[in-house]
Amino acid sequence: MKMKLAVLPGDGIGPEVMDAAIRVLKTVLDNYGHEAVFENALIGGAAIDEAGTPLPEETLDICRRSDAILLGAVGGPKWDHNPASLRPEKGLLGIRKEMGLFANLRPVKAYAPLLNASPLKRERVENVDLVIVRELTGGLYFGRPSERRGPDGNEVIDTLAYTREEIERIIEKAFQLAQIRRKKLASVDKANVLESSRMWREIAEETAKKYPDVEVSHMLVDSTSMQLIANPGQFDVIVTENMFGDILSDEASVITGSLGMLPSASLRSDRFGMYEPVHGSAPDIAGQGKANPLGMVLSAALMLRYSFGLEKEAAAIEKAVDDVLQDGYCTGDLQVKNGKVVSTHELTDKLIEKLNNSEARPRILQ
Ligand SMILES: NC(=O)c1ccc[n+]([C@@H]2O[C@H](COP(=O)([O-])OP(=O)(O)OC[C@H]3O[C@@H](n4cnc5c(N)ncnc54)[C@H](O)[C@@H]3O)[C@@H](O)[C@H]2O)c1
Ligand SMILES: CC(C)[C@H](C(=O)O)[C@@H](O)C(=O)O
Ligand SMILES: [Mg+2]
Repeated sequence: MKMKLAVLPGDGIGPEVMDAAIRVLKTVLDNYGHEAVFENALIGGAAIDEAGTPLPEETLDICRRSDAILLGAVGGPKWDHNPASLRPEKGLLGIRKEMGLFANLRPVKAYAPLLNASPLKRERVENVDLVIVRELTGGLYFGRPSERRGPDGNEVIDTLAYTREEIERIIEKAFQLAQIRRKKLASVDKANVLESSRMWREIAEETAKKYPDVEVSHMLVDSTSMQLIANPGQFDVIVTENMFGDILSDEASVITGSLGMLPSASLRSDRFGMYEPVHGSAPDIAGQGKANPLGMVLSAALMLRYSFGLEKEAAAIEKAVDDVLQDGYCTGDLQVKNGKVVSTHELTDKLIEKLNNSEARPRILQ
């Protein structure tokens, strides 16, 4: 298979984890006889510095003529005091919206070798395998007006707006995912307070009639945040609006032992997608070779699965991650008992070794 990929490393640890993902991807594509053309593009702070805008038109052009996008992370203290239109995050929100990527899948899986790396009790996190389906192009992030106002700028407004269609399509997506998983869906809202959540719940109830085999629960976001820590094993698929999903996914990362472990896929109704880790640019460790590349590497695996239907290749990457963790290798963010802490580059070398060992390689190449 031939693929054209847009590569947007971004800021902070973005380029470090992207380098790891590309090395891993090249190895697996090579092993299975696929060809990829990688085209780099600017986004976030790096784009502000070089092109004067967080999302240059050229970046959008490159993305539009690609089959999928890989994105590292954006942001950092250097740009934190910029005006709203010149913030790195604006580039990320812009590309999600421009490309129509409304469905953000954030899988959260407990890896056996990392069970003791979570601050939660082992028996709570064991066997956790859930997916947060986050609405990505609506809600508070995009509602207008969103501004400071009043004569002295001492009043402020953000708007949480959704249309019926926007809610319907994300809830459909979540039901479809639940149907091919363990058939349990938690629709998370704040229907006791917000009108938007009441419509969300109404649509979730209507859609449920089309999926009688899926067990649906409606949960309030505050108690969900508690349940996610107290009893994460109860969840299969969680669907929720943009900001709730942002917050719940960082919280859920604690189950895995580190925010650096979580991948994500941002999808629409065709096969196009953007693949990025859940974490940010981690300015506190940027440039030190300490970044955990696994969230980014696992995002590349999701790309192979969702945008290209390459299940074996995606599974090969996921197995390499499992195997390397099983051997005790990790980066310093993971508090693994007796863990062998290595650098981003060294951990990537270990992944590549696993992918190239005779067992993992496709039979045809042995
Ligand atoms: N998708 C994105 O591009 C994205 C996501 C979240 C935050 N951000 C941006 O990143 C900047 C920093 O935000 P923050 O500090 O709140 O969140 P962050 O996710 O960058 O970091 C939070 C903590 O987790 C650690 N961490 C995160 N990813 C890691 C990894 N791969 N390996 C090891 N440790 C990791 C960091 O060192 C830090 O201590 C901000 O500008 C924010 O807007 C970007
Ligand atoms: C950087 C920020 C705009 C972004 C978000 O809030 O969506 C991030 O936190 C994420 O989770 O991808
Ligand atoms: Mg976030």
